[in-house]
Amino acid sequence: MASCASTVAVSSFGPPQETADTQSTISSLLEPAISFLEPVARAPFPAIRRLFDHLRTDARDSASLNATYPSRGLFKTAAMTNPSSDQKLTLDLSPKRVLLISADLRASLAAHGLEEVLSFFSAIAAAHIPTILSALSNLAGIDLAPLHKSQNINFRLCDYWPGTAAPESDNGCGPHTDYGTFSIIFQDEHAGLEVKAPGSSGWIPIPPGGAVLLFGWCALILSGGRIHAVKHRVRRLSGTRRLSAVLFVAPDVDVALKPVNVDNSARQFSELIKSGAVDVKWFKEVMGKRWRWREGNESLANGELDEVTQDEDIEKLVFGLGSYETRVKA
Ligand SMILES: O=C(O)CCC(=O)C(=O)O
Ligand SMILES: [Fe+2]
Repeated sequence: MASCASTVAVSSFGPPQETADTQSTISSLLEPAISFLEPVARAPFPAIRRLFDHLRTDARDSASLNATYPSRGLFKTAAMTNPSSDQKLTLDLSPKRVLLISADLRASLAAHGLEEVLSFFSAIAAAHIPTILSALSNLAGIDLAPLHKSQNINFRLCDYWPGTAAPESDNGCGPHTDYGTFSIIFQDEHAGLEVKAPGSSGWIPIPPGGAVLLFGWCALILSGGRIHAVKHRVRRLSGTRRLSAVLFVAPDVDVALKPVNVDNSARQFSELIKSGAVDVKWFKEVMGKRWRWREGNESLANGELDEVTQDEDIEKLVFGLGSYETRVKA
């Protein structure tokens, strides 16, 4: 399956009118929103497994790790007690948060795979972020590099641990579109990741293994809709443990989220977006509320409907209420 990984080059992404690729069913269905990547390093799944096993069973180290970032914690285990949230454990290791970990704790976690994981992510970030940004810049006709100067990135590990509060649930990760510019998802040998091709309604399973590159809301907005953002989810197979590692790349927090080149815009945006009043920091906060709810880490305020999905909320914000209403009625 991993052979798929090399069939589509980064440079083949782009709006439909600019691509003529018909190589495989999956890649032609998904273009231009997703592609497979030949990464410079393989994800260290044995180290990832050891790290999760350690944190799940060592209350002292997991508490100390979470104490480094008390507002949200780094190791999130809501799924152990919440049967309706995403049934996965996550470990969010953004470079900024890693710097907060004490030397003692870091040494303790090093014995359980932490350093291997961090070196992997650093190698992937150094090798792939500049090239992907430059390919995307060419496609969108804008220069994305100056909007990504501060390394606003996150290294996330996911453990679809079978022993969560709802062991039979297939809801590993609910449908959503990532907020940032792009995400690279590394999967172990277990299937589960599914994506929606732009304009089609069914879910398409992604073969396990390899690395998948997909784009988020910020890429869509900055490119004026020329880069598609991809909705995805993870289905869980009862009794099967699946591991994944994700590199999230977003623009700098103070970047105004509006089409950089208005004349080149392929879509209509809400007045709020066009005015440039929304920056990356605010957008992430608004969107984060719902994704933390989906992941079981935050509750919604009274009156906020839990049937409204994360993407519906954001679609209203990005495209405006009118376009949202038209689409749901259709
Ligand atoms: O585990 C995966 O394959 C994807 C996880 C994901 O989409 C996310 O955490 O945003
Ligand atoms: Fe995602």
